[in-house]
Amino acid sequence: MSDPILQTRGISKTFGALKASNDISLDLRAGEIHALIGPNGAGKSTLIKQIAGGLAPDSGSVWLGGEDVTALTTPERARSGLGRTFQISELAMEDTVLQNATLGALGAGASPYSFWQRALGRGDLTEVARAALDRVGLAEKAQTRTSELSHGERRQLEVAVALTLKPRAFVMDEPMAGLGTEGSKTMTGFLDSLRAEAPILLVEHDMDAVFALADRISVLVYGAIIATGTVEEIRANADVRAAYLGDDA
Ligand SMILES: Nc1ncnc2c1ncn2[C@@H]1O[C@H](COP(=O)(O)OP(=O)(O)OP(=O)(O)O)[C@@H](O)[C@H]1O
Repeated sequence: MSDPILQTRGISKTFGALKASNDISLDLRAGEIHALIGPNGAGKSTLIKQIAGGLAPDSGSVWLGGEDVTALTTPERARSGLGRTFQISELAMEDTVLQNATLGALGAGASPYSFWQRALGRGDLTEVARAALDRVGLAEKAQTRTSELSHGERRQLEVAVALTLKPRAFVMDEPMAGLGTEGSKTMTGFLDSLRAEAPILLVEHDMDAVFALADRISVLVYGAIIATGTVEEIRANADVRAAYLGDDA
């Protein structure tokens, strides 16, 4: 079995009396989509924030490749190769699609010097941005104002922004949210092809998408992982059915 690309080791986080993350260890391996599911309030977003860098765990660590990134900021983790789909509010709505993708690519520059050098219009940056837009199917919308995109296209743009950093692993928080049937189908097909470039830790409520895409599923209930396994194993797991999926899964 290959070494994990992304890993949490014993992550715990409490908010007052609430244990939002309870000793969570999970890993993401090359080529896979690992879905994280669980009821509302189970602690999925809290875990994702600790992996991406927005929230410090009380204990435990986050590893990217062989590197302990627990002390790194979100931008530092991004530059180390952790791609995260941005919340929609992080897109600049008045800017064009290409400008948003280019701004994302700027984040790849490690030093202030390269930041300014790149900001002054280096062509390769635009090339990286255009390639990412092409990859998600937005090449023809490069000059469109972001506010004019459909909801689904904005989601695609978020993935393009993450792609510009050439991530080693992706963390995605509900990429299907609000997409509707057709949009979900498009995004499902896209994520399916994306896993070969970089594995994806996927938080998603759309169970059709999860069952279609996941190589493995981890189930989070009350801040703890109660099971990890293949789609078949999770569907058949008695604890999971009782706690979450119900009998019609
Ligand atoms: N900053 C915070 N302060 C206090 N409590 C918090 C904070 N962030 C999250 N919580 C609580 O932690 C628990 C887990 O929340 P979280 O948002 O991680 O769950 P979730 O699984 O992502 O839920 P959903 O599926 O509804 O998005 C909830 O009870 C929530 O109210």
